[in-house]
Order: sequence, then C-alpha cells, then structure tokens
Amino acid sequence: MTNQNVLGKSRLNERLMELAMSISNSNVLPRTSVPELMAWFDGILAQPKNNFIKPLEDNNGKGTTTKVNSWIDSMRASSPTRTKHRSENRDQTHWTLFHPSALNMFNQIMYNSNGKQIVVFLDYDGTLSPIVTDPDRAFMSKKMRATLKDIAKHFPTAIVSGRCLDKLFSFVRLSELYYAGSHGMDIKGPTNRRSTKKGNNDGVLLQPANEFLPMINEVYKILVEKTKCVPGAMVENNKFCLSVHFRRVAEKSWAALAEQVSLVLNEYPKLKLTQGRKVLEIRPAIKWDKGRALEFLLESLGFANSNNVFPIYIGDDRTDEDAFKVLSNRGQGSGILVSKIPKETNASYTLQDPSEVGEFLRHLVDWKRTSSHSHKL
Ligand SMILES: O=P(O)(O)OC[C@H]1O[C@H](O[C@H]2O[C@H](CO)[C@@H](O)[C@H](O)[C@H]2O)[C@H](O)[C@@H](O)[C@@H]1O
Repeated sequence: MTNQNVLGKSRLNERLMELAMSISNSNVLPRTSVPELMAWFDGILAQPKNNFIKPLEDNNGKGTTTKVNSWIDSMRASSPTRTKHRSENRDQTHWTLFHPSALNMFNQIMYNSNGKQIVVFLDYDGTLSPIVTDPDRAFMSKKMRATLKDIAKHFPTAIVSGRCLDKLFSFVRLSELYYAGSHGMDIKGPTNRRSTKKGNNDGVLLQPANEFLPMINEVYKILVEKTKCVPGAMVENNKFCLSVHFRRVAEKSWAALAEQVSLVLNEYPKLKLTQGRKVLEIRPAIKWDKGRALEFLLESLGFANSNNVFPIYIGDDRTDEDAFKVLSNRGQGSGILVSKIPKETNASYTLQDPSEVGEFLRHLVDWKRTSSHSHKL
C-alpha cells in the first residue's frame, strides 16, 4: 500500500500543500518556498518504502497454518527489537513527513477546525494509559484524568475502546463522558445527567451485538480451557468480544497459542478475528467497529450530515484505523495515531505516546479557553 492509496491522490496533494505551507511559515526546515517543498515531497514519494507495519489482512478462506503464520508475523513486526536499518530510517522520513506531529501542527489543526464544533474521541489502552504487561493494571494517571475532565467541560468527549464498559469506567471514572466499549458494540452516554436521549438514566444508547452474548460467553469458557497449557496466556472477557493476550507468552509459544485460537474460531463462523498490540481479538462478524461507533455518536450528538463538526480521534491500535478511515472518507476532522514507529495508517497526524496525548489535550483546553475569552472581549 502506498501513501497515495491510503489517502487518495487529490487528498494527498491537498495534505502536501497544507504541509508545505505550514513548514514554509514555521521555518522548521532550510527549504523555505512552497514549490521547493512540493518538489522535495515528490522525490521522497518516488522512493520505495518497505518496512511500514501492514494492517492484518482478511484471513477468511485461508488455511489454518497460513492464518497463524500471518498473525505471528504481524505481531512480531509490531514489536521491533532490532537496531534500525538504513531503509528503516528512510521509512521514518516518509513517516514524519506524511504523518507529522499533532503537537507541531497544532495551530494548523485548530485553523482547519475553523469555528466548527470540535468533538473529541479517544482510545484507551496505549492512548490514555501506557501499555503495561498486566491488562488489569492499565491505570490512567491522575494528571490525565484531570485533563480529560477539563476536555469534557469544553467539548463533547467519548472514549472508544476494546475494553468492556465496566472495566473502562473503572479505569476512567468520569461520568460526564460518552463511552463506547467492546470496540463500539456497547455505547453509553454521560450518566451525570438526570435523563438521557432514551429517557432512562443508565445512559445505554446502543448494543448492536446483543444476540451474540451467549456465544461469546461460550467461546470464552472454551478459550480459557484450551489456552491453559500455554504459559502466560490470558483470555479477557470484554462482554461483546474477547481478547487473547500474548504479551506474557514466550515468543516460541506464540504459534501454538494462535493455533488454539484459530481452531476454536473455525467452529464459529459467526465470529471474526482482529489483531491488536500482542493480542488477538474475537468478535461478532457484524459490520460494526470503532468507525461505526464514531458515526453513531456524531449522529447522537446531532451532527449526522453536518459540515459544522470537527471530530478529533486519537488512537494507537489497528482497530482505531476504522475510525481514521471514517474521518478520511468524510473529509472531516483529524485522525491522530499514537505511535513511535512507522505504520500504515489512515490517520493524518501522530503523537508519540500517552504523555504527548495529554500535552495535546491540554493545548486544546488552553486554546478553547483563550478563544472563548477573546470572543467575549
Ligand atoms: O481499544 P483499546 O482501548 O486500545 O483496547 C484494546 C485492548 O487493550 C488492552 O490490551 C492492550 O493493553 C494492555 C494493557 O496495557 C496490554 O497488556 C496488551 O498487550 C494490549 O493489547 C485490553 O487488555 C484489551 O482487552 C483491549 O481489547
């Protein structure tokens, strides 16, 4: 996949022009004129790039061994431990150029929002909390919670996660937010209000995979049993989906664990598999993902077909790509990928880690406070 394919040619040109103008204004590079920068971009685009991490391919119809091998390859690629080769440095240049830091481009992003209603969407693991070995201990810092509280005072804010709602809420503990758990299959509005859209006060807005609950519970029990023999393996029940964790499993046992998952999944054609960070996720094979959840939430907020909205989605995982794709297709808002390493992505910008996410969100709060203040003057 090339940058042209990910973005579409005219959108890519638009982005490059935007980038050239912004670099030219900020003096961050010795080349100053926009045409010079455009020619430089052309040169970089013409170079081959090899090492971007590819999204997991659709494995339906492939044999078990091929499937398992491709999951393992992709898991290895997303956890590089080697020193960089020269071609990887070249990829890093591509990466920084086409997915610049959202902190460096903050003014540009705010300029693009152009008086529209900003709505903030945030993934949880790897975005608001650092990745840790024990999924039950992925706590968010106090500083991040305070930042989120501030963000929610100024903008409608939603957390969109693979986690089940209860666990997500136990980590975040802010009732003023929207939550989309189980990869968007369990959506809840703020519970600090007296009434919600549906008139009840538990905040539930949508559960599109309800009928799959018995099947998911059945598969959970089977997977726990089947993976017992693999040291370090853990199966997490996220209500409408399951996560099989590889992080504490020795690399030599990854194939055996993936094989167990594949064998179980073969018996359940109504379930599908996606991949995250050292995790395989099993979920209902319905057309619902984080991108659909984002669209649903925009609709619930009254922005279904509106041009007057500017969604900002920040996430670190493959499952967040569905949301980035929605933004890119709508030609609306900004997708921001949290990553230190080059990855194929539909996001426009990057942040390195959760601490940069916090910094970006605090800039957003300050920007809002300053712009509201200047409107009052
Ligand atoms: O959509 P997210 O909020 O990013 O949730 C995706 C999965 O995140 C969790 O797993 C990841 O984080 C763990 C804690 O840092 C880490 O140990 C694991 O290796 C990562 O894959 C969560 O445990 C999963 O259930 C989520 O689906």
